Amino acid sequence: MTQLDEHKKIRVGVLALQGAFSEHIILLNTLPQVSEAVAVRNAQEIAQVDALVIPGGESTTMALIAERSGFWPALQEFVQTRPTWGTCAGMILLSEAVTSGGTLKGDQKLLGGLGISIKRNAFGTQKESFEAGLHVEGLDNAERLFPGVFIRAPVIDEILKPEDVQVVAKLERDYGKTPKGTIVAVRRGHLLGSAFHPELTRDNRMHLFFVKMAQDWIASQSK
Ligand SMILES: NC(=O)CC[C@H](N)C(=O)O
Repeated sequence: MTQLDEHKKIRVGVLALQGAFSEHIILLNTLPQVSEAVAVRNAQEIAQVDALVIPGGESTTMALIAERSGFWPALQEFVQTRPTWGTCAGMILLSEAVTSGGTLKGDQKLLGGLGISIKRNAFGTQKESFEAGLHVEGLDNAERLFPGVFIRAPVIDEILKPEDVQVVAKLERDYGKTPKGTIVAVRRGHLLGSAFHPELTRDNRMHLFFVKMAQDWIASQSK
C-alpha cells in the first residue's frame, strides 16, 4: 500500500487576508494528496480545512486584519493543534518573539508555537531579494537543491525549544551580512516555518513535504 492509499486526501486552507495566497492555492491544487485548496478568511472557513498555510506578505497587516475582523481567536486555536505552515510573514506569525530587525507595532500579537525567535527583514529591503539553492531536509529528490526565494525575508534568530524544534534548512553560504549556516526553515510537531517563498517557484516539493507531514500528523492523532 502506498503512502497515498494509507492517508485520506486533505483539504488545505490558505490564509487569504493579505499577501501571496493565490500562488499557494495554485501549487497545492497540483498535488494528488490534496482534495481541494481553498482561501480562508474567517472562522467558518477555517473550520472546514484539515491544514493551513499562512503565506508571505506583511505580518503586521495580516495580524491587524485578523484581529479587527474578530478572526484572531479561531486562527490561534487552529494553529495550536492543526498542521500549519507559515512562509516568510507566516513564519513570523508562528514565532514566539521578534528579537530584531523591526519590532512589531503597538500590542500586535503573534500566534506562536514554532518555538523560535525571529529577526525580521534580515537581508535588507525588497531590492536585496535573491534566490538561494537550499538543501531541505526530507524533500523528495533532496539532492536536487530547492530554489529558495527570499523577499524581505526573516531568519531564525534563536531556537527557544531545542528539544522539539527540528532544523529543516540552512543557508549554504553567506548572503551579505547573513552568514552561512543561518537557519531558514524549521519544524516543530504539526508546525512548519520557512523564511523563503516556495509558492513563487514551479517546484512543488515543499508543498508536498508539508501535505505529507500534515497527513502523517492527522493519522497519528486519530490512532
Ligand atoms: N516576503 C515577506 O513575507 C516579507 C515579510 C515582511 N518583511 C514582514 O515582516 O512581515
